Amino acid sequence: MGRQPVTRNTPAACQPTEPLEAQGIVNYTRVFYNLSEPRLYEQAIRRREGLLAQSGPLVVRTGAYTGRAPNDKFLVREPGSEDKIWWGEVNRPFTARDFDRVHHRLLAYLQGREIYVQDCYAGADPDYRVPIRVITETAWQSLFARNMFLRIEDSDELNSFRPEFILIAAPNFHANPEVDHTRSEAFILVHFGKKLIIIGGTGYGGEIKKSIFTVMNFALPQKGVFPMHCSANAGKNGDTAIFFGLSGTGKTSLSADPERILVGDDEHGWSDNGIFNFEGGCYAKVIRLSPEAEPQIYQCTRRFGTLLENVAIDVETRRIDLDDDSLTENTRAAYPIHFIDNASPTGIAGHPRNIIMLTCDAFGVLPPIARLTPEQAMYHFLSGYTAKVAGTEAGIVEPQATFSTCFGAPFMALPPTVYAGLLGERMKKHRSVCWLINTGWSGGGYGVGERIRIEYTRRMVSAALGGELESVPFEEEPFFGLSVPTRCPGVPDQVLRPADTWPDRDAYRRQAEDLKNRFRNNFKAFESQVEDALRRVM
Ligand SMILES: Nc1ncnc2c1ncn2[C@@H]1O[C@H](COP(=O)(O)OP(=O)(O)O)[C@@H](O)[C@H]1O
Ligand SMILES: C=C(OP(=O)(O)O)C(=O)O
Ligand SMILES: [Mn+2]
Repeated sequence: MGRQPVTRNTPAACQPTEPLEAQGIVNYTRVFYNLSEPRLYEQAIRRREGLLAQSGPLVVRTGAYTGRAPNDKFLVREPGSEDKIWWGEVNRPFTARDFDRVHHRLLAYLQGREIYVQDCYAGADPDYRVPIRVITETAWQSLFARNMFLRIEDSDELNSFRPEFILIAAPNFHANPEVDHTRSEAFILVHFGKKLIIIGGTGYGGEIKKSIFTVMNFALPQKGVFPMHCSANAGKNGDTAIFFGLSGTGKTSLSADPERILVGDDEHGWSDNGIFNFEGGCYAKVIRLSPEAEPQIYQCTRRFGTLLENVAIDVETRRIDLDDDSLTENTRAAYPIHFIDNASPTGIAGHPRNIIMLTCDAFGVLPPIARLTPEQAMYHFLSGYTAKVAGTEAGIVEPQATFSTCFGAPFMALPPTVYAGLLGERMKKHRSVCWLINTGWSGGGYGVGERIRIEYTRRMVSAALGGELESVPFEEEPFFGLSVPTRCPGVPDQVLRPADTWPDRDAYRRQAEDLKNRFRNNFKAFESQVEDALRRVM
């Protein structure tokens, strides 16, 4: 007789210690608790949620929404949090009554269904971590949560797990704006008092991770921790660098560096102990990913365990095509951070020696690297500038300036000055050096010039972090008062001075003045709240 297949049950990991009924989830057909990747694959394939690609990833479609829907996100106005929240255009209120209605309709919808649960943590520092339970209608979103948050491998720890924040996501449950008072069929509703997030009508994985980020941004400043929309890595001798930046500016790409230890690609906290990742995974853009320019991320797209969102796949050969943008430009890979071979096993690192602020300036104006004074750093942090390009449609050449305070307004639950205050204080205390790095266009801007080559940006980052720029003369650029190195090893001198890359210098000057005015207009909102030194920056 041949060898018997060995099957082992780990019953401890199959039933949540805290029953789902505690979350009002009742009459379900089955609950799948903390399933491993192979079992989630089996479930997703059985339920026809996705396809197994030739090289191992699971490929899914997120539905009508392939990116975040910031206008469909609301915070519940309730006594426990309302006087702390930064209400306005970003954080729009939802009544507690309306929340309860949508919540109950969602719980009713989930009856008779299979439910997937992942119990995990947000926050790598045990002093500040938040136990979260992610309850999903689909197996693939359970894989998303398992890949993105901090896993619990230890069965005793799982057995004693008590969730603090609950997130329920049901992409196929659509709101009805007339009854539910949502803006559309999609909704992301955050209730700080109930410690509950409900998401429906959209399957985009980014909503799950960014709403947990919102929770951290609300809770941590109240514990003296600075939550940041940034990636982070550390040198071999422990020097830490953080990279702030809005979507598409290069946080994920530039933090993956074979010479440095990856701490995290998107969300961190800065406490008195140093920095820590909020997550346990990465969520990389993979459109037209180049194996030469981004080898570490590229290899993650060919691996068992990786979840690919909206990537094109040939149903016959099961080959994926990273160049295909027919579903969206925003194709994504979600994978656990240990898929990057030099990732930190703890997600914890020291106080940042360098702070990099990334911007993707499509106007072709800002220098590719500049050293910032502490006041300039605060100014750029409060401004949160980047430019969006109008997608890939032919004929659209006009980029759009975006100012998103703290480099992440959609996720900042408290007033921006709270975060800016924490940055200023920590930057001063730890004497961090700040840099502005433009990963956008040169040579005349979007539609005329080309995007700064990623190998140049990497070289500039490593020159800044490695101290190579300390011996180089700097000159002041006339429009924004930025201090720009005149040389950077491995980068042509001309690249460092954007004006020199433009075919027409007058056109550069006009564009620079225009951008400067946009900065000034945007900063008016902060002028009454900041010190004189900041008001004089520009
Ligand atoms: N010079 C550059 N620096 C950084 N990224 C670049 C550069 N040129 C092109 N890119 C591309 O821009 C995108 C940056 O996205 P990503 O790193 O995911 O940003 P974020 O994590 O900040 O949202 C990637 O697709 C990357 O390949
Ligand atoms: C997940 C997101 O973050 P980023 O693009 O910064 O990686 C997002 O904006 O949807
Ligand atoms: Mn990213």
